[in-house]
Amino acid sequence: MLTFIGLGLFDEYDISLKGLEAVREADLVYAEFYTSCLMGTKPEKMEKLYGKKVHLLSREDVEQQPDWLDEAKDKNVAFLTGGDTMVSTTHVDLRLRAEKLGIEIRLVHGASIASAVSGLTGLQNYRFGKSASIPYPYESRRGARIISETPYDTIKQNSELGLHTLVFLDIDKEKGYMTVNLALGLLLEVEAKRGERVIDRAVAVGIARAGSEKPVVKADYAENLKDFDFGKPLHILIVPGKLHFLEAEALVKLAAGPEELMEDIN
Ligand SMILES: C[S@@+](CC[C@H](N)C(=O)[O-])C[C@H]1O[C@@H](n2cnc3c(N)ncnc32)[C@H](O)[C@@H]1O
Repeated sequence: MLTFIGLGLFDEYDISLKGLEAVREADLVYAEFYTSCLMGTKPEKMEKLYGKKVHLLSREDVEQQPDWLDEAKDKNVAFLTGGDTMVSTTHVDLRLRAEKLGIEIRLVHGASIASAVSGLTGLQNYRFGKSASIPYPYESRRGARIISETPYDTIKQNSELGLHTLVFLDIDKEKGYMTVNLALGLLLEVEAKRGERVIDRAVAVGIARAGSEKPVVKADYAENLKDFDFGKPLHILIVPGKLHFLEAEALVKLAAGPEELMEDIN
């Protein structure tokens, strides 16, 4: 049996009771923290709460050589990830591989950043379009700095349809956790290069440390927001599309957004 367990958003106590029971019953516990991670805890604290050793898996262990899956043929194996295991990950691939090996599967859902953003900002989940992910820039063979333009295009398409965009930020082994500030800087760089004006006129919303006692939620014009101090990671960015009047009010009152948002609606 292989049990996928979502750990929730911030610390070891965000796991559900069902998840905790499942991890305590497991013979082997594996975890990956490259798709998301819980910044308010450490693997040792999780191990203490679970009473189990947690074996950390790399991206390669999960996506290329998941040999450890074989152990689930005759053992009870738990696989842990931050948030929900199946939201903005490719872990359905693991599930399909396991099914092919005849392994019984169980899912224990976890609180996800995808739903937390609606709770924290008041932006309604059914008014979001396709999500985007911003990767760190990389160097071409000739030494040029390359910035992916795909997230910009996604935001532009959503905004033309009046839809909000949820923008996940890169987690890189060497470069660390991308901030809202860097993400906005990269989007504005793409925009300036293309001579377009989707982001610089828009109000954007940044969130830091969702799930903690004091998450930071701030809305402002992108040009201003890119210099706002969000503090420690994890961060996420939202570029709202057309606002419902309740959403505008929520951004002003819950995210200290510019008052003009409400005037624009009225
Ligand atoms: C690729 S997504 C994976 C989402 C995860 N499976 C879930 O359901 O929450 C991870 C990205 O979401 C954002 N994120 C995740 N947890 C967060 C949190 N607690 N606070 C702010 N942003 C978060 C960060 O941008 C992070 O790089």
